[in-house]
Amino acid sequence: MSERGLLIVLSGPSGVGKGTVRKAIFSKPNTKFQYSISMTTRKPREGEIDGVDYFFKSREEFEVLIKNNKLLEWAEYVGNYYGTPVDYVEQTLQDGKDVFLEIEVQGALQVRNAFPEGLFIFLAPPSLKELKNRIVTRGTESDDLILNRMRVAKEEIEMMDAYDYVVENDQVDLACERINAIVIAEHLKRERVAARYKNMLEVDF
Ligand SMILES: Nc1nc2c(ncn2[C@@H]2O[C@H](COP(=O)(O)OP(=O)(O)O)[C@@H](O)[C@H]2O)c(=O)[nH]1
Ligand SMILES: Nc1ncnc2c1ncn2[C@@H]1O[C@H](COP(=O)(O)OP(=O)(O)O)[C@@H](O)[C@H]1O
Repeated sequence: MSERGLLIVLSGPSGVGKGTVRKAIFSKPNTKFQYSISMTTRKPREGEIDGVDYFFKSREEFEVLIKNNKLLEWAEYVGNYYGTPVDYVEQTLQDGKDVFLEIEVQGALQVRNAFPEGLFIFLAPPSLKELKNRIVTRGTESDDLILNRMRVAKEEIEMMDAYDYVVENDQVDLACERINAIVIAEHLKRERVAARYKNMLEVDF
């Protein structure tokens, strides 16, 4: 039987570049992670495809998923529900493949409780000023909402201690390299620990 895969969770404040970094990681042909496509009640944006970018659901459908425990975690974010399908994550980990989640911080904390053995990576901005710049240049928010986002971002940044690693997203390519290096190192560490316990148990006493 193959080893269980690693659950990798990338999270961080709104506007830090989670979506951008995740897309850059998955655009590389040698990426071995399996991306877990989330469920959302947000309306599809132009060019987004159901079952590729998200599984788009009505609020009623999403609430049934919550009730039937079909979500590993879920959160309401800017008026819409977002959640991770538990069956896909469980099955893929059992098949020995690494699963990659890109989710906001409330959801990441829920996953931490359910999967303490997961690998939690916090994507951090080079500075709060640069974070504000990114939210402003993305151009999806009004001035009021930007202030609100910055307030939430400060609270979110305070939670970085709950993560295993903090990766600065100064440049997208560098952030991707750091994340890949962390995953490789984490696999080596876990294999070494597993081997040491196996040896210990095989010795007669
Ligand atoms: N908790 C949780 N957050 C998610 C999930 N999928 C996406 N998100 C987060 O939801 C937020 C909004 O995503 P989206 O509507 O695609 O807009 P974006 O701000 O352009 O990335 C982002 O912070 C995503 O990381 C999920 O399954 N669970
Ligand atoms: N390393 C970076 N340097 C400069 N701009 C970035 C970087 N990473 C992301 N951005 C930009 O910041 C904005 C927010 O990125 P996005 O991926 O939507 O963030 P999130 O998914 O965390 O909300 C986008 O306009 C994106 O192009």
